[in-house]
Amino acid sequence: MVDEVGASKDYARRVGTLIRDSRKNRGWTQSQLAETLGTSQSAINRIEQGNQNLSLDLLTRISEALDSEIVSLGRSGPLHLRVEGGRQLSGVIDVKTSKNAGVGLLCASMLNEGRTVLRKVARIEEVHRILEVLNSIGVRTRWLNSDNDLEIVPPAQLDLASLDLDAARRTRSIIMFLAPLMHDQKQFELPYAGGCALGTRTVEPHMTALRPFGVQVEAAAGAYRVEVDPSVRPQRPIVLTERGDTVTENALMAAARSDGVTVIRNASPNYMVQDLCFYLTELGVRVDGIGTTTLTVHGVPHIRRDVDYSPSEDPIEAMSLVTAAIVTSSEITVRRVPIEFMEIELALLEEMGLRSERSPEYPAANGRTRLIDLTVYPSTLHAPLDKIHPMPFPGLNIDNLPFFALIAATAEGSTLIHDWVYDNRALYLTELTKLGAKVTLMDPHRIYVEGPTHWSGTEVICPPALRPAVVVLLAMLAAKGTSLLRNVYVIDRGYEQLADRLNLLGASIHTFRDV
Ligand SMILES: CC(=O)N[C@H]1[C@@H](OP(=O)(O)OP(=O)(O)OC[C@H]2O[C@@H](n3ccc(=O)[nH]c3=O)[C@H](O)[C@@H]2O)O[C@H](CO)[C@@H](O)[C@@H]1O
Ligand SMILES: C=C(OP(=O)(O)O)C(=O)O
Repeated sequence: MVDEVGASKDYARRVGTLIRDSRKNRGWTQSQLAETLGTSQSAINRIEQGNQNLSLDLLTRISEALDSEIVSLGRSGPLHLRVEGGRQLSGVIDVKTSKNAGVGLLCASMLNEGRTVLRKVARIEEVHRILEVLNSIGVRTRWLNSDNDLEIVPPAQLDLASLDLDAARRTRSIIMFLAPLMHDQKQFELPYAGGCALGTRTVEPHMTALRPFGVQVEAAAGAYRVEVDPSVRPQRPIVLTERGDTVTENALMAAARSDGVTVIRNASPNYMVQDLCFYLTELGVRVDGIGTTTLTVHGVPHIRRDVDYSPSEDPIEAMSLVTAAIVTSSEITVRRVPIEFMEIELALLEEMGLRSERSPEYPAANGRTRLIDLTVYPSTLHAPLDKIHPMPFPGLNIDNLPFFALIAATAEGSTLIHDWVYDNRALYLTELTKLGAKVTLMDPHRIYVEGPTHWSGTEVICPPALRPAVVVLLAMLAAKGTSLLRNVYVIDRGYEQLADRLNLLGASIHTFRDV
């Protein structure tokens, strides 16, 4: 442990020197760099002296501001977190825009020959990977300011031969390139989708949805080989075989540029799909039935518009922050909660005994999504009477289920959690036993959690799935003593500066890296 602390300090000093040197090379003062980053001169001074823990996100932003190679340090080895747990948190925290709308909209921006500006995009690894892929094929993207507004301008002709395969393979979202690309390419290849290791996630529903648009996909060694017959268009409503989110997005993006009216049935009405529908509306594509399971899309074969869209807040991040409050018995106000997508979660939490208060609703920047501020009070929770299971929206969100394992571990009594969706995700939740929870795996899809838990700090390697990894981190906040969470790329895939933001509420989380 002492070695790790020493190594972390040494690392911070070395990075600080690199930052100072590249700032001077640019001829900037500390104040100029501070202004670009929206921080203070004294913070830059501390960073350059090696007296400040740097999050990967801040390091990336400094690298971008200085246009220097410091960012390559971000790839030099896995990043870890050291958590001093057992502290109560307090204060106010804002929910950021969602990962899933962010990546979906980045893919959708390829439908538009004009310039798209997306406001307040979450600066997370998943978004960075998609940006790398977009840049590699010639799409120009630019962060406009420290508010994370992002400009996207596609080229006249995409250069698919240069597609960044490494970046593409690290995301699941690459599957959403299928529909935008099919409009202008008769033949192309995409690598197999990656993302969280959640067991088999079939892509067959995507093929079924796109076949009526003349898309044929053949799985070849490590890649999907796609052929498009542009003369084919749907003769009847597209019926999705699964109410999946990204499959609905692919069907929408296929219909958006297909001449005529397309009806999509068994569509997911989930938050990222709604954001996509609102964006398509801005592009001049009329979509009827937004928020329902039947979408009627009035396609526009060529789109060339300069548009500005603000994706809405992330219900999964909202749930994560509410869970942070619950597990640490803290009073926290979580602002900008997209209530339509958290209603069932909150109803269940109330049933379990959670005390909370809601502000009146107000609109998100997109003018459509309804937000509230939610204050969570320390509460004594008890297990729910029935099992907890997710459903496609409107149901308890599949990505919010893992947080209920942690909440159940703080509650009195036993809770059965049934994750019918993913083959591996329930298994990863048994990692909580390392911190003192009583979690029993009944079968690959069901766990029994017995609470309350006397948490104790320890060392855990991040499970290779975003939400279970965050659940372990949040348990570490509750556990007295020092915990180490290793290899947190998977968390940075979906959360922007999570550790720094929790620290602002009083948590003690430090980032370090093996050097
Ligand atoms: C980028 C993005 O937006 N990712 C989200 C999206 O992934 P994505 O849309 O890729 O999710 P999948 O299509 O893989 O669906 C998730 C799993 O649910 C199963 N399934 C889904 C719907 C259904 O009606 N029946 C069924 O069995 C699928 O077979 C799969 O195993 O949706 C998932 C489920 O909400 C979320 O976890 C992901 O965060
Ligand atoms: C499963 C998730 O994401 P992805 O679809 O990006 O793997 C998630 O967000 O929890």
